[in-house]
Amino acid sequence: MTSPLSPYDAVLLLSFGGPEQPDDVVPFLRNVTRGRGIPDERLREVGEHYYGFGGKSPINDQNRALLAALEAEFESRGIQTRLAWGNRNWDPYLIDALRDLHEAGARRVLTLATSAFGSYSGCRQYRENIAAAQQELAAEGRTIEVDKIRPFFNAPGYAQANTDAVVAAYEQLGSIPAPENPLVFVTHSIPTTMEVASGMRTAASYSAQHLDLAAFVAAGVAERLGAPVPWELAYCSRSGTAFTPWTEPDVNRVLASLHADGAAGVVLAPIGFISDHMEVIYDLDTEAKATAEELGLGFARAATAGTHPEFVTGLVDLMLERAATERGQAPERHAVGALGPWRDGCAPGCCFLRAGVDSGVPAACEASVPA
Ligand SMILES: CC1=C(CCC(=O)O)c2cc3nc(cc4[nH]c(cc5[nH]c(cc1n2)c(C)c5CCC(=O)O)c(CCC(=O)O)c4C)C(CCC(=O)O)=C3C
Ligand SMILES: [Fe+2]
Repeated sequence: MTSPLSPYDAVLLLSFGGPEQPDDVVPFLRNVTRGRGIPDERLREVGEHYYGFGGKSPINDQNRALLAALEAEFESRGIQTRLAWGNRNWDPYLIDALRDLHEAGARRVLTLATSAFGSYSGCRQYRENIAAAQQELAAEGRTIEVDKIRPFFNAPGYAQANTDAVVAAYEQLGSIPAPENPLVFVTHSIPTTMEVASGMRTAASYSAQHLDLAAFVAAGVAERLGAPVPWELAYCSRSGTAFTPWTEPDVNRVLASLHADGAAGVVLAPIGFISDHMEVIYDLDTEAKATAEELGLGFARAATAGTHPEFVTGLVDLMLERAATERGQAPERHAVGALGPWRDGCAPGCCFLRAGVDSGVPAACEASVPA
């Protein structure tokens, strides 16, 4: 019997990577900021969030948990495949994961990146990393084909996980949604140039993707709790200089203005993050929580999708959908919200760092399937 994942002979979890111990922090940040000539002194400052948590990012253990959950899901469906893990910025590195897969006989790999949304940082940059690794491996005489599942922000399982989490957070807050108890969705801020570029040759920009998911989740929460849900989208984790515009408003400013408008408590839902990354445990659970406390605002942070059962089964569904498409079948392509399922192969030139400016860096996974 052919595998339901055929033509793929392996699945790769592709992530950002993070330090495991204090000595890893500066070398990790050197990898993240490679080519920008940032002095180690400055990197140690940037690393403060990591040092504050013992020099260890939560992201690697979260990826190990996701791998275990995916493996269990494959097993329960009787799907046999190789499952590997590789990162952009830290061990285990993408190139080593691909080399090991090739060594084990894999020739066509389906990738799941740990970012649900399309943008340069969440999609194209990973595709550039894949192309670079493929090129390096080709120089070793190894040819390996790599595809990437479509951005899954509007996959039903991701929406379900986030809806469940918001409902649970309102229970924790001890209130139902109301103008005094609004819902604040949060995601990673990006430079506005990247935001504009993310909407070129795609159905919607990074922010518009979030708004679409947020509207769907808020409607689901309203139905479950029997009350309309006032909500907005805020951003966290801005970096760069004050002269470079990034998407706004910042979550701390949103908390202050909600308080000024008479809010008593808020639920923060970090829909932009699939697990409790450093941005979540520092920028939200530490900083934003302190802001809320200073304001005297009730505060509950909704869980991230993590290994929520519907999220994990939904990811496997997406893999099977893509495999079927590559076999020439026409599987159902599930998506919630108004935007519809994202295309499989990214349009050439989508999600540049800046709209219309081709950096000339090759990117993989483009238009392998027509729009
Ligand atoms: C949209 C987006 C996601 C996708 C959402 C997601 O996948 O969650 C994401 C993921 C992540 N970003 C992460 C960490 C960092 N991001 C940085 C820098 C930046 N991110 C940006 C955007 C994003 N980033 C941008 C426009 C920059 C500045 C330019 C640059 O440098 O490219 C820097 C450098 C220092 C700084 O500028 O602050 C670090 C250390 C980690 C690991 C966290 C952990 O350890 O748990 C993860 C998963
Ligand atoms: Fe980042």
